[in-house]
Amino acid sequence: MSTVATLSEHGCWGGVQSFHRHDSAEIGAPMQFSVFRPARADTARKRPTLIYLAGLTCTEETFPIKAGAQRMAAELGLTLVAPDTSPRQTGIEGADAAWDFGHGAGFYLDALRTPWSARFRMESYVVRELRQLLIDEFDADPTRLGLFGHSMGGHGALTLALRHPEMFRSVSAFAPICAPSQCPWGHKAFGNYLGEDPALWRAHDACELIRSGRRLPPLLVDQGLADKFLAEQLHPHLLEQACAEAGQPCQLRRHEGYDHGYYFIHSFIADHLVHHARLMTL
Ligand SMILES: N[C@@H](CCC(=O)N[C@@H](CS)C(=O)NCC(=O)O)C(=O)O
Repeated sequence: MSTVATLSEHGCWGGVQSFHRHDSAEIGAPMQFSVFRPARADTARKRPTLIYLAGLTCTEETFPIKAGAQRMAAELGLTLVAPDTSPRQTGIEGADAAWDFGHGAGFYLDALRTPWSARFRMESYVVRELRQLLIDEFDADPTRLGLFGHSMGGHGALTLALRHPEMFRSVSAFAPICAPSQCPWGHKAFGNYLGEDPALWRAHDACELIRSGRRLPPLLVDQGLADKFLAEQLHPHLLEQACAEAGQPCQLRRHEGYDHGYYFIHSFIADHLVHHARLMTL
């Protein structure tokens, strides 16, 4: 029996945008996620499905409300899924103390340090539980799953695809945190969730994973040049360098006049959906 509750459903570009809650075994608490399913004539085939990982302070609502992705997804026949960015209402002391750590800032890893390790297990949640749930209950095709994300979620998309290469056919990112071991957001999150062992940090750092020989499908990354987090937090030049040295195909596009927010994502979302659709149909 399905344990997934539907919180709401909305007609959208001929398909349905819906919001869901389920009791997550990995997290040990309820989690929420959103799904856009395009209309389609062929109901027999499994659907190509694209998981979007959002950034700091976001929820499962941010992407469907702000990115404007549904129209193109409907045209391409892509299902879109957006999980929340962390467990919520964990009761862990300090989890609400900052906007860049704790609730809304799960960093898509499994925490190793107490008290975070009991609930903050976003890597296992996304790659095991949510993925399987999408296959079992939302007709996702396990051979056509893609992953993309923004900022902290861009870091999540890159690192989860690098760490679980067999699971994802296509990957892209908007303004990702490219080298979390070398920026303040990453130092804070990794120090608290993982501890101080540099080897553990390297295992969740996209640049380090590429340098160690891990590979991705041909990568698309967009970065706004008016992004207030660019210089201190994001370091796309380090990703570019790691990819060039490793022979990892990577198209990094820099855009004058675009900041870190969803107007930027809205402006380039169609290119990302086409990128994924192309790789999923190869
Ligand atoms: N609260 C932060 C900003 C947090 C932020 O920019 N979050 C990004 C992801 S890293 C985001 O997508 N926010 C939601 C939005 O822009 O709608 C600040 O005051 O500077």
